[in-house]
Amino acid sequence: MTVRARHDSSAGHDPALPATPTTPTPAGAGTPPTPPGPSRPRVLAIAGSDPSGGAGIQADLKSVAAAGGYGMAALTALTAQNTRGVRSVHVPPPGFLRAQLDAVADDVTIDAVKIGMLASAPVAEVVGSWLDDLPRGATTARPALVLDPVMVATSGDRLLDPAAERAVRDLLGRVDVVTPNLPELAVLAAEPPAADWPAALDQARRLAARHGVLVVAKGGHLPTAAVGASGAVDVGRPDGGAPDALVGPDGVLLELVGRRVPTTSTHGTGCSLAAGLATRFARTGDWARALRDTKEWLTAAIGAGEALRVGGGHGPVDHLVGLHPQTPASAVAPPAPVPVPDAAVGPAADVVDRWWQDAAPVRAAIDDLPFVRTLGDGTLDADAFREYLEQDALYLREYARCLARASELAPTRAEQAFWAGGAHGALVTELDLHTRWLGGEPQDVPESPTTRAYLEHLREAGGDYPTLVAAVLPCYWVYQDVGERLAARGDAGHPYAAWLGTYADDAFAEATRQAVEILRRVAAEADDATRERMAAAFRRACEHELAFFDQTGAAAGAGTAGTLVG
Ligand SMILES: Nc1ncnc2c1ncn2[C@@H]1O[C@H](COP(=O)(O)OP(=O)(O)O)[C@@H](O)[C@H]1O
Ligand SMILES: Cc1ncc(COP(=O)(O)O)c(N)n1
Repeated sequence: MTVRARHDSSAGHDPALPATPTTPTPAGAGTPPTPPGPSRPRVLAIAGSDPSGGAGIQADLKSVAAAGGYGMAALTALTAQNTRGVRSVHVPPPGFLRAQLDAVADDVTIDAVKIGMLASAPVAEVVGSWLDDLPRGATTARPALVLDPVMVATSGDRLLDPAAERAVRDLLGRVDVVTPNLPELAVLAAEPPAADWPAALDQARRLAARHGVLVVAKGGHLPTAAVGASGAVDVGRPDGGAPDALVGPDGVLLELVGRRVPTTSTHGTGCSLAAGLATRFARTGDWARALRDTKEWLTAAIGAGEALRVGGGHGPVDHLVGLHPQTPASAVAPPAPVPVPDAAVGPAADVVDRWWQDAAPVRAAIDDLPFVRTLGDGTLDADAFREYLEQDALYLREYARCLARASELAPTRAEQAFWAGGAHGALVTELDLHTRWLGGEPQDVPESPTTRAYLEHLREAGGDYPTLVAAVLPCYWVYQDVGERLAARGDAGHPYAAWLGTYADDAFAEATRQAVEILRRVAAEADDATRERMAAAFRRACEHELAFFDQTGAAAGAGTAGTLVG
């Protein structure tokens, strides 16, 4: 269906927190960037090269792309490294870095800058003076600036000359946000390393106050016992959590519990977080929201890292997680061992991929609908658009009940919470449709026969959990699939640009990924008869998606979907 503003997912999200606050830009950083920014921010990474592709500039570019930005890169240093360690580092003359930076800035409007490995004091100084020279003034928004103060690689190798630590500290007053891991936080604060998470938050606050900067404190390096001892994270979690926090001069602005993924695929996580944060901030103008969304994406990317099968040390994360959901696990070479019940291994595990592939003609037909084509090219009739939104609001209200029913039937607490979050997200989105797009309270619009038929299908499926999960899934999956292509069309000047921008929602992409994972688990554990019922419910719901997109005046005369749903 239509935009899902916030299907909350449990990963990286503290349900105890209030709604995302709009965080201020710190005082020490000059003219604040004008929020909200462009839908495809132009983001410059100033960092070192990692030829194995997991960290440095390579990670930054993938991370920027995954967050929907246009990535650019100025190289500070070349490393010879892989997932096991850094073999050597070559630092080109700092003047050449300045030439790269000037070449970009002279031509391109830069919406955000992410600074990573600086290697030496002269390199850090060049970056500092270039930042000082950036135009700023009442009419010139300067880019958002994020500094990842890279000092030591995940492998333990030094990436910053110790004599350069001071030069990196000198940059703190010039940027908006700094993202140190715990050892880096201690070096920047010129204090001993924090023993636990509360001490780290205190140290981050002192650093923020001293330099007028926002600090993202990262708990990736916390030993599990120290996490548990803090009381600030969910000590009941078997995984111990991977907390991060956004800290300002007056204290913690946002704390994210985070799920700790049991993996060695953490090469480049710091680079990826900072680049994703800069990109998402450039789009939304909200640091807290940008951090929350980046963390959700990164947790998923870390979880998918091992399946890439890159290297024998600390492997990379999968920055493009979710972009190729159709790729069967079996196509990525022998499947990596994963802790799932036996039933999920073998043909049963692939069954969901087959359902998705079987729905390919329906998905192609959706792309080809007059409504979707004209929405994409901007020629969609405004009345047809409104008609669609009205039906969508009616649909979402009832869809929320179906998700609540799935929550009621769910066999585990995690799945119960996931569907309850989905029900909440659907209602929030329904409200948003009225307040933002339909101009106020719901009018007395009747449910169309198409909407009614789809909802009846979902209600009928609500007799048992597996069938219901299969029936509600296409609303996530098909919408996410179509939405991704539509979001890419929404450049400035497009009459529906604001609407198309709503499709680029990382939180919804992550919720879809989790919903598909649940479907896989349920299908893998189902007996043959149940699995057949699931397949039929899934197929039918895909057809209803097609009919739903095709029901407005935009489709007049086209007569496509009605033939599929009877
Ligand atoms: N095993 C893990 N599971 C989930 N998130 C992790 C894990 N390891 C690191 N992270 C996250 O990756 C990001 C980078 O963390 P960290 O390892 O502390 O920094 P760095 O990569 O700069 O050393 C943080 O958001 C952190 O919470
Ligand atoms: C060129 C370069 N830059 C940064 C890192 C740090 O990586 P991590 O994000 O794992 O700390 C790295 N290993 N190489």
